[in-house]
Amino acid sequence: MEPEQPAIEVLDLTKSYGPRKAIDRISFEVAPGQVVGFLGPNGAGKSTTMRILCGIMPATSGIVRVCGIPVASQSGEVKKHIGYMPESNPLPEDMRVIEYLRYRARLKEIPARRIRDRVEEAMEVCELHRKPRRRLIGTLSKGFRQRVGIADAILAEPEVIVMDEPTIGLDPHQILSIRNLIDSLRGRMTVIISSHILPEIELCCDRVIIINQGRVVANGTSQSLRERFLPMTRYRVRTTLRAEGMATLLPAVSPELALESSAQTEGMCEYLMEAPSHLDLTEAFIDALRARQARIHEVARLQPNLEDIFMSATKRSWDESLPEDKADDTRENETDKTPAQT
Ligand SMILES: Nc1ncnc2c1ncn2[C@@H]1O[C@H](COP(=O)(O)OP(=O)(O)OP(=O)(O)O)[C@@H](O)[C@H]1O
Repeated sequence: MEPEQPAIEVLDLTKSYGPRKAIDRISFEVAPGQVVGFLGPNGAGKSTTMRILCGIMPATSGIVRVCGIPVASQSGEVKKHIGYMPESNPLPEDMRVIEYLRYRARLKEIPARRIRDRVEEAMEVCELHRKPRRRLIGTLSKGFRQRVGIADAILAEPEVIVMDEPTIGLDPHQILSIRNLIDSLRGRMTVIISSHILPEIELCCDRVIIINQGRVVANGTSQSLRERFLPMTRYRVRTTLRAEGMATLLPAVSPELALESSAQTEGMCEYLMEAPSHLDLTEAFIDALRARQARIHEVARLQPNLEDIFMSATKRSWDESLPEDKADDTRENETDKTPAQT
């Protein structure tokens, strides 16, 4: 692969199931070594896109290349460059972890002399190399089964790993350890992960792609999406300064600041404010409050998180709406919200 070549290229990809378009002319690229979150509400088309990427399902139209190899004409070759962890990953209950991974290594045509080392390495990365190695898969917790799925995906050292909901159904400890595992792949492999657990995606992904109703509605870093979708910054200030004093202080901090709400409790006032930019006004607040000899209990800049961005990006595409034949089942209950446009 040439250095500048994207690890994944998707151009005008469309997939129809009968008359319904599950994905509709989506395009995006992923650079080598990036960890990208692939987000969208239920039925948005994430699994469909991932299956096409991995050569498991044909597209209706459009181009997909993995490491420069066209998936449509060379799906067998693409499978050598990609490790896929499907959303529901059926594992044989009655095989031991090590047996299963060796079996998978043979299926992946890893040369016989390398199988032992590759299985050991994959188990080590996924922390299966101690006790779990000899355990029957049927006796493992869900978190460890997910690890077996990830170990399988990285076994043949593919350039690209595709994980469909790797943390679904896991408890917070298991989620953290899967996040650390994904972190350890950064830079070594290109990783694309779909998830509904947005704080996790924000913590472990370099970039996010959000799809809704089969279309890409956002693509960028959390910061760039924040600026695009939520170009406001909110502040929470807790101080002894009363409302009248705050009304005259705000224009001094920034003429664009708007007071959203205020509450008073036992000598303490709490204010929520919004400014239409990402400028950091924290210092200006502190200076202005000090100049008025007010006691400061808190000046917090409240950055929107990925969940806020997701809600805004997917709401926007609801509002823009799609022709009725592209609407998802869930739209049927939403008809009073937005009329469909053509
Ligand atoms: N085999 C299929 N036959 C018909 N329609 C399908 C098929 N697979 C998926 N769909 C439909 O395509 C759309 C996209 O489904 P897909 O599973 O790709 O979404 P998703 O974003 O992965 O959803 P989830 O988060 O719920 O897993 C949905 O409307 C779904 O009902």
